[in-house]
Amino acid sequence: MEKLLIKGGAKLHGEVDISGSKNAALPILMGCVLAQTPVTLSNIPHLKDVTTSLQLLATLGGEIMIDERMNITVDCSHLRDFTAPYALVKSMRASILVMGPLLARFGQAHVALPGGCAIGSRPVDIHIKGFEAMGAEIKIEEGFIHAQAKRLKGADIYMDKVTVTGTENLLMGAVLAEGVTHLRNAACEPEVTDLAIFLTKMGAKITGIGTDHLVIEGVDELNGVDYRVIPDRIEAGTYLAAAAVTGSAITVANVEPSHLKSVLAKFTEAGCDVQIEDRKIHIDCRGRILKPVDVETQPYPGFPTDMQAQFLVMNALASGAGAIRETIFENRFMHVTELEKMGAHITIEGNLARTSGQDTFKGSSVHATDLRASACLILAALVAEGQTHVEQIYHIDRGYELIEEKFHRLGADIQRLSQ
Ligand SMILES: CC(=O)N[C@H]1[C@@H](OP(=O)(O)OP(=O)(O)OC[C@H]2O[C@@H](n3ccc(=O)[nH]c3=O)[C@H](O)[C@@H]2O)O[C@H](CO)[C@@H](O)[C@@H]1O
Ligand SMILES: C=C(OP(=O)(O)O)C(=O)O
Repeated sequence: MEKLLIKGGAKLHGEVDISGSKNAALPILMGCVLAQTPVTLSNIPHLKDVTTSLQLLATLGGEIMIDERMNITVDCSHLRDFTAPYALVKSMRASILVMGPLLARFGQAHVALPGGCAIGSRPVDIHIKGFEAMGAEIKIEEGFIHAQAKRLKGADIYMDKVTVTGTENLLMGAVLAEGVTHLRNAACEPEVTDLAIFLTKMGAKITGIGTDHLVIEGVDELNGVDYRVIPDRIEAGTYLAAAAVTGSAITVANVEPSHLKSVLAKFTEAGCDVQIEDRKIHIDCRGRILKPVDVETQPYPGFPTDMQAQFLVMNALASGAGAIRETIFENRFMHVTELEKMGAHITIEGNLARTSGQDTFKGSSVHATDLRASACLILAALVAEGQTHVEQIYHIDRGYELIEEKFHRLGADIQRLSQ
């Protein structure tokens, strides 16, 4: 098993290139199942979750080609299998996103039930209810969701909760359905919008893109296109937070600043100087003591839950008391115990994490419990006195491309060790 060894105390400087978005790339890769002809994707990040998605597409009979510039061509013209096995679904919950495309194009999908995972129970009831409303017959047997429909039918669907992958799955079902589908209370995350734009380029008819009411007029077929996925706003936010905690000035490049409005507002409130220049964000936190911020995670355009752990580290170091409320996932404070091992003082009251500020971190041996938890431990390690070993880093490889290389180039003392 690999781990990261980080020696704290270095200031960061320079520019870091942001990779393509994991959460946009995964649904778009699954969306390739909808196309009769090959799709070529660029700006796909090199991540464990992308490898898992490609494995899943290959299991279904998709042909995958990767060129020297890392463009990925996915040819799903001859799929022969409609089952997403547990081995793949368990390592990546986003595998559930193959359900909509398979059901829409081939009239059947058999997807292993994604289990409960570290950050919450994460049910898929809204996905299932939505497909049922579109006429699918769904049975859950021996750990699998078996879905069948001669052809999905347009329906008026109100989703009880704002769900990102739920919206994406139903959207991909609706694009080939007979008639018109309304998806109400839809997620508006930039990754949902990116998927909708991709589907539109393939021939789908979607209006209301970027809003919470998507209207989809089903078409008979979709065809391959070339498509570039959006930059990863959470990766960008994580590097900005690294500059904030280390009191550094860096630039994150190849980003879409408009996707980070709620996050940038909080960096400014924390006392960081943030400047936007086209597709770059400059952050300067040199000589500044962070101010505590109160944060409540919300669906987009609110503050993202995927940035909560990183801001908790910022608040722990800040000049006074701060509070972060997690409203999306019921168990997303697993990093708190690990941060406490490093010297943080955090009080959890239900879904609220209170910090008193002015904590100092000491190097320790800590375990990454989920993807963003790993990111926050790296941030804490960058400012800790001494050495930190971050174990179980397979979580981080699911979502951060070349993390140690990128931090190393920014001046951090970080290396990957094989045990
Ligand atoms: C691959 C991907 O894009 N992952 C992102 C996606 O996860 P994911 O799409 O899994 O998260 P959802 O938006 O679906 O979850 C939001 C809330 O709705 C609940 N829910 C969801 C579906 C359902 O059928 N029933 C139900 O109750 C969930 O348990 C959670 O409490 O959005 C999350 C919230 O922005 C992000 O943290 C994840 O990084
Ligand atoms: C929770 C996350 O991802 P996933 O939904 O793939 O588990 C995340 O990206 O922080």
